[in-house]
Amino acid sequence: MAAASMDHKIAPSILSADFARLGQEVEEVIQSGADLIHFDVMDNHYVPNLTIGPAVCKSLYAHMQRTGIEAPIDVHLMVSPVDQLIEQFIDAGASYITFHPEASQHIDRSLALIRDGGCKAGLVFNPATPLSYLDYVIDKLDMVLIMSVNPGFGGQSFIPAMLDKLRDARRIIDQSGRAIRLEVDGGVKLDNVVEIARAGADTFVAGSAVFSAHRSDDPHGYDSVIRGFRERLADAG
Ligand SMILES: O=C(CO)[C@H](O)[C@H](O)COP(=O)(O)O
Ligand SMILES: [Fe+2]
Repeated sequence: MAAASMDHKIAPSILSADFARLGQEVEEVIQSGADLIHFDVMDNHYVPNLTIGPAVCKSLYAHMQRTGIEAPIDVHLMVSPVDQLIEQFIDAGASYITFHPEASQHIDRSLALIRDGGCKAGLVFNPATPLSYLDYVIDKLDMVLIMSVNPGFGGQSFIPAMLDKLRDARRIIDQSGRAIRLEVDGGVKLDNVVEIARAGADTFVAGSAVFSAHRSDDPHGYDSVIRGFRERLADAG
């Protein structure tokens, strides 16, 4: 089933960007038509990798303000515990903050912290995490993020069983009657985005698929790949 909204959004994951020129990378992907900046935070504890934190988010947000780049920063927390970092990312300019329910001792409280801080809140589901975590908090969500790889690294392959999980999540969201985005993260490429959209996703994180374009010979790398996503998503309906 296609997403009811048809309002597809593309969220390049800066995990695969060139961190030495992060501001420029973000500028280029947004100018090329991306909608959100997906910001992966890993702590070498909840996941076996270490990336970037609130200080980088704050600098990036300030750079975006200065240079007139308008795009929400979509912070994906792969950290445990979560609450202290939630507060820091609210202060650092995040628009969306999502976290893994297993990483929070008090899921409802963590969601309230995000929303009270003026950000949009989301829960992230690892491939084997049940959607039943949605049962009593769906009215507090702006986003559901389905991981289609195990979290921790970019460049992994999409796990096909996540298509059924996306269909289940789409059904739950539609039944809730709320405007909740259904984001998918991991292994999203030009050649699988149509079936992923048809399974119900409306927000597509793409790291290696987008940022590998700057290492290719194509001088319009980001334009080409983001246009490619848009064309395929238009076909998906
Ligand atoms: O959260 C993540 C990994 O934990 C990343 O957002 C994700 O892997 C994106 O990278 P790619 O599109 O290359 O799979
Ligand atoms: Fe992510």
